[in-house]
Amino acid sequence: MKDITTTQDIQLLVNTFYESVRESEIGFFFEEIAQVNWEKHLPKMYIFWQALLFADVKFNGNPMGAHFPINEKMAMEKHHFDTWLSLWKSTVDQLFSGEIAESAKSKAENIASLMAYKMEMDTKLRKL
Ligand code: HEM
Repeated sequence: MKDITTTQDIQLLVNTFYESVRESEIGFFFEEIAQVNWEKHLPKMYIFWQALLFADVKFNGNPMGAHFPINEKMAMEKHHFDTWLSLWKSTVDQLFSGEIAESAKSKAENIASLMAYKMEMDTKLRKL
């Protein structure tokens, strides 16, 4: 199996991942809570992952900030992030193997864990 080396690889990875996300128990965050426009969201995610894995483009979005409005409508809890991460890891493993594939999993794990913490704090502070 090959490693993640091209922008096409990233597109395949991201498309496959969100196909399973949409069908999973966290799909409603995208479909109902945020009512995501997939034609806009997917290309944004290609750039995000390309910036993280190849460092040859800049991501101009706001990866953490984008999640606070969603968290306000429906708390994003640790178990949601566990589902997100396990889908991400299994999608990577299903399609690729190598150093960059490993990095895709560990970077996602770090961000997911920080994001889960920030969302939990946000929920707690709003309840005060
Ligand atoms: C339970 C876990 C998660 C859920 C339910 C979730 C859901 C969402 C939703 C609904 C959006 C907004 C889409 C839109 O309206 O365009 C979004 C944006 C985004 N998410 Fe997540 N997300 C999760 C975890 C993560 C993680 C772990 C990462 C990074 C590794 C991530 C990266 C991003 C990025 C980069 C954006 C775009 C930010 C921008 O607009 O600048 N998400 N997410």
